[in-house]
Amino acid sequence: MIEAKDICLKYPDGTMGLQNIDFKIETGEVVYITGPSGSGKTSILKLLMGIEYPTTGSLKVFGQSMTKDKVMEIRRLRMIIGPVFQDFKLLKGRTVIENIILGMRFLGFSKKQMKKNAGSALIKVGLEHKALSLVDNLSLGESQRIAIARALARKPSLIIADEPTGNLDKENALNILELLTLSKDPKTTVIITTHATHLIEDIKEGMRVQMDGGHILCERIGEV
Ligand SMILES: Nc1ncnc2c1ncn2[C@@H]1O[C@H](COP(=O)(O)OP(=O)(O)OP(=O)(O)O)[C@@H](O)[C@H]1O
Repeated sequence: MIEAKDICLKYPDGTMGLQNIDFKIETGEVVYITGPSGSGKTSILKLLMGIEYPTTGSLKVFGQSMTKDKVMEIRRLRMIIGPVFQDFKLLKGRTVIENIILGMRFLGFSKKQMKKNAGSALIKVGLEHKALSLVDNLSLGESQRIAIARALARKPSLIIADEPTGNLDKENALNILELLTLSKDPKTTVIITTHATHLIEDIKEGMRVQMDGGHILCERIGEV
């Protein structure tokens, strides 16, 4: 469902963000991308979201070729992606439930469906009791769980989480990884970047992707 063939990404200043990248990600798979700062993790996510395009090589996401001339198609593709940002991007001064519902605008859900999805996503992340709290008063771990609930409520085909464990202690970080992998729909593919290789040493299944200097090494663990 996501296939990269010999991709290179050269930024306008000449920096090679990615070099000769090949990978294939199946529907429902969980992919952990690790690697040092500057190794190319975010560059891969940018390509998957159509924020950057491969300079050479080809990338297909759900059958959609990710090329510059497909702007409208890629805009539509973004509607089935649930992003989770390291800095949460929650709207201050609004309640938890409002933030989740705002994340579902323009996706074609009825009001009733939005409320239903928001409620079940909150239950999944264990924060249904915070529905009416202002996001301003949440702890870091809670904010991250709400950011995940917002992504889950969209019923995305692909969740892209950029450093979702970045600001958290080990216990909270492991909880977040567990949430992203266990509370998802079986058909939802999840791609997570993390600096914290120790967090994913013991994973039982999924794909571990090691980035280094724009190069990639993939290792599949367990069955797809
Ligand atoms: N817009 C840009 N213009 C020029 N170079 C860039 C741009 N964005 C990223 N780079 C470079 O591309 C390389 C890969 O960057 P990328 O952001 O993908 O790394 P990363 O692994 O996500 O790093 P970090 O963990 O620090 O976020 C780095 O050398 C970076 O400096």
